Amino acid sequence: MANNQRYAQVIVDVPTMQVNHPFDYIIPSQWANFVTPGMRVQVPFGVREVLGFVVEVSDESNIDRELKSISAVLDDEPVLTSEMLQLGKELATQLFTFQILCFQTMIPNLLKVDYTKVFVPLPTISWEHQQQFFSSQKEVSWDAANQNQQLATLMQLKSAGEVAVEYRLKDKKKIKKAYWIQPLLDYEELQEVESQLRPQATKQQDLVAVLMDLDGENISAKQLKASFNLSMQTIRSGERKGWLTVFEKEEKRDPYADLVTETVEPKTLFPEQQQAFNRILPDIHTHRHEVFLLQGVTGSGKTEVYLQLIQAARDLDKTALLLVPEIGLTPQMVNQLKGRFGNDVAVLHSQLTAGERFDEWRKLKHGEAHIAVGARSSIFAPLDNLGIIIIDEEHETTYKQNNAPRYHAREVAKWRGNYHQCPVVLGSATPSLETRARAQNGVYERLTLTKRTNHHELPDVQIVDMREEFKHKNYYQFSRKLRDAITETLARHEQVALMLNRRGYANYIQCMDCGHVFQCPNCDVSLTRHNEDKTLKCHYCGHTEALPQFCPECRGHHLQSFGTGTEKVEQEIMELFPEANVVRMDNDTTRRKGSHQKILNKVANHEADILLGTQMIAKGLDFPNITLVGIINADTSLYLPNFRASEQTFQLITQMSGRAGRGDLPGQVFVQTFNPEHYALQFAKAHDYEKFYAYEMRYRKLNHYSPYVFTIRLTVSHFDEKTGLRTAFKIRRLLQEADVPQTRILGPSQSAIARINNQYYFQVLYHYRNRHAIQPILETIKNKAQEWDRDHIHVMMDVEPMSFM
Ligand SMILES: Nc1ncnc2c1ncn2[C@@H]1O[C@H](COP(=O)(O)OP(=O)(O)OP(=O)(O)O)[C@@H](O)[C@H]1O
Ligand SMILES: [Zn+2]
Ligand SMILES: [Zn+2]
Repeated sequence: MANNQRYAQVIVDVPTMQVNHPFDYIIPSQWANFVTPGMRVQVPFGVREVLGFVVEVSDESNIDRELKSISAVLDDEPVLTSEMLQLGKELATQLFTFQILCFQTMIPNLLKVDYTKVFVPLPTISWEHQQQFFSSQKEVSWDAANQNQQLATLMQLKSAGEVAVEYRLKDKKKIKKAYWIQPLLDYEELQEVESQLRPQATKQQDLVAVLMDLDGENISAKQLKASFNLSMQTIRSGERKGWLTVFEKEEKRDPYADLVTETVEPKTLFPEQQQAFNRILPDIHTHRHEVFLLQGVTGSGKTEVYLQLIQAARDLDKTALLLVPEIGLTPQMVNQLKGRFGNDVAVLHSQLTAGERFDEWRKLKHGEAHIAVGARSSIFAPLDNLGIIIIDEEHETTYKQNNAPRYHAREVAKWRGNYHQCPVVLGSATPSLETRARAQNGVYERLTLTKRTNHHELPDVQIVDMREEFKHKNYYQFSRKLRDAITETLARHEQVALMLNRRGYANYIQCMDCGHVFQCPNCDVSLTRHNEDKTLKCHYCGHTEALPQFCPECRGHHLQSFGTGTEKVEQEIMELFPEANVVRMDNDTTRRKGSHQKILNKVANHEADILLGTQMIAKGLDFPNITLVGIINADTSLYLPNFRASEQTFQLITQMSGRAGRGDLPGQVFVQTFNPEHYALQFAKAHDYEKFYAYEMRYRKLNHYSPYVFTIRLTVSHFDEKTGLRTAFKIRRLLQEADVPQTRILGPSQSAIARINNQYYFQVLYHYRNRHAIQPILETIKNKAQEWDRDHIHVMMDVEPMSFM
């Protein structure tokens, strides 16, 4: 008889020993026909049980060692498609990382497993110890042992061979179930029941009446409660009497169930919009993969073009994916999408609960929704048959993930676009230099929208020199010009948006007697003052301490806080414009779900005259009555240790300016700065992206920065400064010895923040032109890094880094 043994190739999750090649496992016969690539399984690995992803299934194994078997199957259907398996493999190579990390990133959090450690008794255990630690339990979790102060003793028993430590994995997946009711009696029978009920049994009478109305249809318990105020208790009593049965049904949480959206009809496109649309449309029809840069000034109606392209894809029964930079932007976009496409849209964003996110994901996976909208990680949305991928505000740095796998959503979008043979649209008023340069070279096709849909000019931008204000002893955050403009705008019953640029900004506390600055004990940064809970916090490691009463160095009491928070600006607004209603939008006021929407609703309904916020208000917001925009501090982001500082500042100012004058009324903008001559500000004032681009490209070329060269940042961290530095030098030597043509090595240098959480950071920058040529040496370093990892020396490799902190 033929051997019908089946094998699975599994990528395993072993944190201390990551590898990119799969391990073979036997598929136990009861699952032989069931296990398919893309499923999660639990497999033994050394002493542990670990999570793994099946990447292949076959009838034979080339391994001659004795194989172990899969111990559990965690899914009833694959969670990763073959597209995602392929993409994960590719990403791991491109980013010098591990497939397992890529796979984990692609799936919703609920599908990530927890590992726990447990103590189990061995047959050799003494009776006393069995009683003392386990009594009748089969095992004791590590955490419980720790809490009960039993850890040390149990570890001794482990050395003595009385207990063993085992690793367990816990699947968090939960499918929400709802109770439903199925009526069992027909109308006549119910009439009969009704006639026999006692008059006091009003709830039961109500229930019977509802059952009669239902005419045999099922209804959810939730609805019985909501519409007829019938409790589960009443329902259960009806069940006992044999009137109905209660059953459980899988329910998908709909986070937008309460969102009332008006239907939004498609608009007739303006000529420029139509031209762009016409250029992209044929690609959807003919399955052609091209990348378009849709470069349209703020308020030029890019969104409408997106919506109509999505419609075109849906008309062909294809799916669509729209990425937006952050949640702050999403409410208006979600409203528009929902307004046009209703429940065909699934929204994936970080403020949803893990359960809601999982359900939105499953709607896409099961074809109950065909349009996905969300932030960075939504690029992995489980959509089949993609007809179009759109990235709005493509220049935003949030599209780059800051921890492994350090992917850029734009690059993933292009990969998927190629896989599905569909167009990819990158939209922005201020494209990243990389994207704009590719359009220059003809790699992307550039489509432009040069006019605002309201046929007005872009708002008038004035630059205000804050040095002059100080000279005139104006110590407010508001220049006299901006103050006057706010007063006039409020008098006309128009609205104001004010942005405080928090990028590169710190507020810290200093002792005025001795100059002592309060610093984090673990990091080389100063602590930030938080007024709400009266604490000082470190934004890097989370260290928190109570707001000090006096200086620890000199015991002085004159502690002064420097820097400005939105709270402080808000107080000034209330002092200067007491009659105005202010709403604040920053990290503190938007922590809760739905809070963005609430704040923006206040602006939309003109319950607020002034919207004050951090850069989260700079993008996408479309409020016709906002006619004045003020940027409180334009330049804090100019001097960050990052060659993209000017680009990011230009983008921020242009985007924020773009919020003004979007309706019928003209807009004006005031940009406050200590560097009025800076070219990023001057070109933003002139609304001249193209000139900025040309100027900035010369600077990049001169200094050998992106997009002229590619960059990989290698960062070494260790608790011992010398060891860290020595390793960074080792990396430098390895790169030098490889001697790849057209490369340049910079560093090692201390990272901009030298110490975070008691780890010292050093970086080496590797500039190159040919990706293929550098692959081998970086693979070598990656493998060395695995060895170093055992000595707690961590090496991070970041391809095209966005941040150099
Ligand atoms: N064809 C059209 N006819 C009428 N109004 C339109 C049309 N297209 C867009 N609009 C309106 O123009 C306004 C600006 O459009 P939208 O917000 O899409 O601009 P945008 O290009 O995304 O700008 P930003 O880059 O600032 O986000 C919106 O209020 C939108 O409803
Ligand atoms: Zn002091
Ligand atoms: Zn810290």
